[in-house]
Amino acid sequence: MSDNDMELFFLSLLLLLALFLSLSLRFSLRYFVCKYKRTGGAYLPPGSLGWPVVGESLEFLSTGRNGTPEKFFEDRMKKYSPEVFKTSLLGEPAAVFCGAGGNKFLFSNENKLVTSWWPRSVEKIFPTSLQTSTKEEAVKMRKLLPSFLKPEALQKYVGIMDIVARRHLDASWDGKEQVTVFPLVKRYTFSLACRLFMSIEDPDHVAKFADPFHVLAAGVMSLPINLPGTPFNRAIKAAQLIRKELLAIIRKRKTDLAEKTVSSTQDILSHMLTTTDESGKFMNELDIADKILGLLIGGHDTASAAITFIMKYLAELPEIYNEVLKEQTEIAKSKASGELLTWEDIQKMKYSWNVACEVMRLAPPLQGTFREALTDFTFAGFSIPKGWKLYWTSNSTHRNPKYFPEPLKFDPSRFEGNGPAPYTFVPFGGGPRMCPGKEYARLEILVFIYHLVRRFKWENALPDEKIIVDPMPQPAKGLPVRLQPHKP
Ligand code: HEM
Repeated sequence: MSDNDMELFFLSLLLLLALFLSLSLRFSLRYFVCKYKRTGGAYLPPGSLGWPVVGESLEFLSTGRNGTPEKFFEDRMKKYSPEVFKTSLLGEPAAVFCGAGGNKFLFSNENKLVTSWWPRSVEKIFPTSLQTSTKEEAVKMRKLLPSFLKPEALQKYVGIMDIVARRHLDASWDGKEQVTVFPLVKRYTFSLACRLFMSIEDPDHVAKFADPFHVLAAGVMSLPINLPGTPFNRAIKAAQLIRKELLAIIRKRKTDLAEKTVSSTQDILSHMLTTTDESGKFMNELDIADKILGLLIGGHDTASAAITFIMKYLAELPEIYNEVLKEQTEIAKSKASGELLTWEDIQKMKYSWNVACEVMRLAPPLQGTFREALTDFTFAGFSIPKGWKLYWTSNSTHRNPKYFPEPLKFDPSRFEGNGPAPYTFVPFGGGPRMCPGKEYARLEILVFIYHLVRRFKWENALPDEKIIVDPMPQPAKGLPVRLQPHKP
């Protein structure tokens, strides 16, 4: 090694040491403040902030990757407090609100004591979109969404969903002995979203979008390390690619609208382009591209995770499968051959929806989301400082025997009558920020089940397949199943 090399080596070492010390000092100061700060005579919630910089993110992510995301929360609820504990996740000190009381508190104090917050990884990937982090943005988005996603608007989409589901099953499932469920179902929900959000039907065009979406989904909740090859870095690049493609579609649609070759109500894209806010301003193209991007992400990965786990449980529980089949066969019998499903048919699918809910209780597609404290306040006797990140999670209630006796037992009857106690079953969140796509998701799931169970029974090809939650739950090998078509 030459002298110059040696000098460079020691200089780099010194720099690294300085960087480590400054990060540790910063973290230690924050740790000290977080541990001992008191507001209004109350102590901060009990808990641990974990390691410098990474906090407890690695435990949080690894319990998910081992398929047991609830363990991270259950362990800490037992050790510290069943109501709230502090931790440090994805680079931020955070308080995790637990139980029905914690959910109720966060959901009913939106824009009073708390507001929505997304990790830096999400903010970087979606500069203005789905997270709708400011009050104004949220209002803007929410004004547009209901007109597209409200039950009256959705009624006219049931027939389209039916056609898309049939075509998908004809093309990718019929005649196959074995299929891998998760990627196929993603294709169904994604094609449906492309059709209903942007009227895109051409399979090649849909496929052009699909690949970067998988990369994007994989990096959304990763550590925000923007270095070549990291999931975060790949997700940023994928989002840029999709945004470029969306901008091209938006510009083409603007021309079509101006030439009156398409209707202003045919899908959400036309709706966004022709709707103004209270001050009469149209949304700009980039904003629309990011909004559509957010909808496509929110609208297809979650529902495909739900359908995949419905198929997993139905394969394992033949008596539940038989009940679902019975309900769907009754509905089919009341219709002429080939007649499309209607809104009224969907309302009859009560048992099937209870099954879907029980699946989402045990395998919630989204584990929870963050809020930020707008001001100092106390919860359950503990002090929460302004600016702290707050996390609610379905993992603190969905498998809690206090709310769901024998929590591991698959029992769709939990959803009969009034169903679970308020704020205990929260796969779609709650309060003003509750998922606006809940009804859309219910339709796309039920339409798919209707066609699926009437065509096939199936068995899991890998009965002990590992489950990974990263950030959505998914079977490690995508759930290969052997199809057994019903006899005609
Ligand atoms: C089974 C399927 C789905 C599940 C489990 C689900 C779950 C959730 C959850 C937990 C949230 C966060 C709520 C909160 O922070 O309190 C959310 C937000 C959101 N979801 Fe869904 N979702 C699903 C399907 C959909 C669909 C189909 C769409 C679009 C058509 C959609 C669009 C959105 C949007 C735009 C937001 C952000 C709302 C905001 O920031 O105010 N979701 N979803």
